[in-house]
Amino acid sequence: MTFFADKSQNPMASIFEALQAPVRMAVLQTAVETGMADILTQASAPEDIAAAMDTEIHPENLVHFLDSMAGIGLAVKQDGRYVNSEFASTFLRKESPVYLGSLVLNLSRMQHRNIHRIEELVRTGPPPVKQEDCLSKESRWEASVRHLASYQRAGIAALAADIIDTLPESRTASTIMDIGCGPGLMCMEILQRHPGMKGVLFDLPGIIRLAEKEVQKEGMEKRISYIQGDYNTTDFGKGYDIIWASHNLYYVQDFSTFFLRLHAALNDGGVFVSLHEGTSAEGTIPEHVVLSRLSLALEGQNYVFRQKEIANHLRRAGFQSVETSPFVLPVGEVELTIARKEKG
Ligand SMILES: C[S@@+](CC[C@H](N)C(=O)[O-])C[C@H]1O[C@@H](n2cnc3c(N)ncnc32)[C@H](O)[C@@H]1O
Repeated sequence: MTFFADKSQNPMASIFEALQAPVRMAVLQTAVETGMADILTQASAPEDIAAAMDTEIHPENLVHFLDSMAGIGLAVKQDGRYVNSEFASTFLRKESPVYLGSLVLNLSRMQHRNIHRIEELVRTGPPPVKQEDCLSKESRWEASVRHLASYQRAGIAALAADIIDTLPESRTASTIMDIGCGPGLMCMEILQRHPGMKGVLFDLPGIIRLAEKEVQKEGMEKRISYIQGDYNTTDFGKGYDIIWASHNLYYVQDFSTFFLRLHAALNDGGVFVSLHEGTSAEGTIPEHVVLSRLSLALEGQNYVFRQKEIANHLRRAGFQSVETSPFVLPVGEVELTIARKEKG
């Protein structure tokens, strides 16, 4: 059910929710920017919080802000003192292994940078895009991917491993490649659950350098090797039982060649698994995709897959069976595509 068409609630409720959403985001963003979760590790009075912020503070406005944090569950207020909520303690303290603050700032920059000038861009068309904001550039990914490690560690890697666990092939598979792996935690979680498997991480060179550090942290150097380069031009190698690709195939230049190469890289009976959004209703559903991509789309960076688009490419590339199904991630519903290569 789309937001303003939800008949299960009073129609005006959606208007008020929409009005509050940017405020909630601004409070979250300010909490991250001020490092408030690192201050609220113990119950503190506003004067102590002001002192810890180490900048000029207006005492009453600080309380308004702290109350709003408590109001949306980022802090708990009792007897005039504030302390982190469980959520803030887990995800917003910088030393947490699942710190998501920098991911929030990074995604907000991508998803919100044009929303205050929709009308202007509807009139003028896409504005020039700064080099550092260009999604096809390696430097952009280097800036983003360092935040993805916590995101993967916070539960997405486990969901990826859950998907792999459902494949009968995972019980006998000995090699998996994670293409466009980012920091590589998904592949590592899969390997943790399958002691007999080895992994290959494939990504752009700058990203592989980051992934190598994550692999060292997990002590998985012996089970992981790397291929670095642009997947449009760099050899995939071969002999894989499973190839995993999640949220990264947007920059493929020629899908028919790409999926033929992927098919050739798999062993007979091998499986390719893709997790990407699949829009329907002429590109208007799901809502989370339309909203999160609007800002990028308005500046000409409209990278999005239609429902069954990847499946259709895979069938043309010769995969024997190709299935799609919805899969729910924290961001919303995406499309899981599982394609099998004929057994020899
Ligand atoms: C949104 S991240 C997804 C990371 C990970 N698969 C996940 O789902 O969390 C996209 C990844 O695709 C990689 N990528 C983008 N263009 C690429 C290319 N031409 N060749 C190889 N990897 C690429 C980026 O470096 C980045 O790590």
